[in-house]
Amino acid sequence: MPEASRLFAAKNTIELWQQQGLLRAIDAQLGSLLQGAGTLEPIAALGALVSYQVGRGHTCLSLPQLLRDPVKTLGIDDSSSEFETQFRDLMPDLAQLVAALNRCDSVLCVAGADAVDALQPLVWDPQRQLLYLRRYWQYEQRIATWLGDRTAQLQQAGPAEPLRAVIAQLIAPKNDAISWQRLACANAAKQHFSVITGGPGTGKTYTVVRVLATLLSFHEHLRIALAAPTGKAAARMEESVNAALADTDNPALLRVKSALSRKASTLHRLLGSQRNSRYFRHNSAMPLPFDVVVVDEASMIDTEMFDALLDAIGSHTRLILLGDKDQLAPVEAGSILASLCQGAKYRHYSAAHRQWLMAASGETLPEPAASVAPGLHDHIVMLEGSERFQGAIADLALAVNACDVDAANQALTKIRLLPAPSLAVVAGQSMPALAADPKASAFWRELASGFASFIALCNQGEVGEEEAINAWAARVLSTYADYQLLTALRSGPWGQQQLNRMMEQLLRSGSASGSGAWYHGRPVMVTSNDYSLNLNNGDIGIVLKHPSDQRLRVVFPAPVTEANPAGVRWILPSRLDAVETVYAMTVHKSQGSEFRHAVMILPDRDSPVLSKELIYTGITRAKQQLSLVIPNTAVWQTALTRRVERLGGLFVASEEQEL
Ligand SMILES: Nc1ncnc2c1ncn2[C@@H]1O[C@H](COP(=O)(O)OP(=O)(O)OP(=O)(O)O)[C@@H](O)[C@H]1O
Repeated sequence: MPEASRLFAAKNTIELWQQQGLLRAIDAQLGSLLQGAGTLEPIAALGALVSYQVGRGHTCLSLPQLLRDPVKTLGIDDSSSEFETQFRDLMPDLAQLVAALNRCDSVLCVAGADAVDALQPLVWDPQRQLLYLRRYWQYEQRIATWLGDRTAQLQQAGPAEPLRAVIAQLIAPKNDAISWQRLACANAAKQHFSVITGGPGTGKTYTVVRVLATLLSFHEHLRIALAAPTGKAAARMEESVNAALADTDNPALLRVKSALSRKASTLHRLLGSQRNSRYFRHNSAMPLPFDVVVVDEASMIDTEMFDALLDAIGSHTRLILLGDKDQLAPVEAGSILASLCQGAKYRHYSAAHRQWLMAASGETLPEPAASVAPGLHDHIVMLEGSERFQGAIADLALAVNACDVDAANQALTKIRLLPAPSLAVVAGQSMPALAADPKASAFWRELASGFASFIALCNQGEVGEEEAINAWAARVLSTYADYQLLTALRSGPWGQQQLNRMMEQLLRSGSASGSGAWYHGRPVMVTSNDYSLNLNNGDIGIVLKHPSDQRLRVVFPAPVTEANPAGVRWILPSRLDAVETVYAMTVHKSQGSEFRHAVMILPDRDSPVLSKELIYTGITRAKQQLSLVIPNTAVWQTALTRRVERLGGLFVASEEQEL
């Protein structure tokens, strides 16, 4: 086909890709809209593909990468080889595409942070050869501008010496090692934007509480907000902060205790979400009324939410992010924490900042191999050395994080591995099949046995006053959190749905009461936000026969107050539209939670979602005990070497950071 007419060929490719199940309806719709507005088919198809990539977590599409290897870039199943042919038939070469993008009315070509108010649906960044949906390009521009402003402010910090005395009272030095906690404390006290990253138990909460104590030594009064991306993560943040301040007689920490007048909230609630709108009540026109905003579990913040958060942080407010950069990226597009922290392990700070940090913390930082310019890396401190995890779980987490298959296999020898039965046995879906096969029966019963104390407590019930009933319900909720099955996938024989079905068949018979979907002892997870009931996606409740009238109600955790010392609330099942049974949950859903004993179950076949981030997140949900079900060791090994890579235009690591 002559090159010029190639641009006009393959009129129905977008529909074809939708029919083939590659594009989602929303991607194809954008492509069709672009085409309807007179956009050339290849550009309209690129629009559909950028939208598709956003659905996969990327904020943009690299054109050279796409043209070099479309199948890999789009993560398409190798078996559908037709796609590559269709793609190559449709797309001209890079130079022609770039020329067409430059001429297209639906595409804004930008060289930098100009034209944030653009109206074109697509944005082309010719320098980095990235194509964006306008919305995501605008988010990234605003985020980069906000962070750039904060980095410029870094130079204006006050003297270090007064801080040094305060920090020395709050965090003990480490024997023969650098106290990264002291450095993180100095860093966050110095500036208006900081990040404290580290694995589970490395002391992020311990440190941030001391950052607040340090700030309160210099400011008589501080308005402080604590928040996290989900309700569960906010509840856990609240618990950890309370634990970090419990039983203290340190006057600086006592000041923090009295300054924390608000409960930790979700980011949505903090920013003021509005019904049927993606915009929040707090924004640059009405910034959050706080001096310090601390956000935990920052690995779950996507690009859109980060933009909304920064927009609501006024120039006098300090923002401190806490999180584990190695955890799974958020469900929506972007991987803010991982991108912010990409050079964090090198601890390369610019010369003046390094000197200041050493003076304020009393610690000695290693000399960098080359001089480093001031930048985002000056805002970030990575903690290390878990204060909670020791032994096998810590060794395994470390090996998985490093994608070190040998070390991970070595650490596995110290972890409890549940023998996985054959697939045929696992796929059996009914109790008769289960009863007929002793091997299957043993496997499922072993998994179900972890719920024994929970079921026993549910069935024990409680007679008496409301206070005693509520205290029992609170014990049921906390006992539930002792044991959790985690799956990598949602469907399939080793997926969450199958496991829930099997657990339900086994455990429901043990507490036979109630009918239909609702029954005594059923753990449920809320699957979408319900503002009228004040329930968030991911909240977990337990269906119980209320001892006062034997009616089924669902008990959820609630803030502990004088009027509600047990911290529970009861909701009628009929008021809950979106819930699912949750003996097992996906690792994605488990982010922000921890369980005394976690059992992670991998599938027997490879899937693109199996990555070292997923495995790391799953195993670090276990507080004390971890069990693993690995039906196929090849799947385990492949997953360990697969990293989640998300393309975005923000904070691309500079060469010198990687030194
Ligand atoms: N410097 C320290 N000295 C004594 N105890 C510490 C120190 N740092 C942390 N700890 C203790 O280690 C435990 C874990 O700390 P913390 O909860 O702050 O970790 P985290 O990084 O916030 O964990 P997670 O990621 O699970 O939220 C806590 O019991 C805390 O009191």
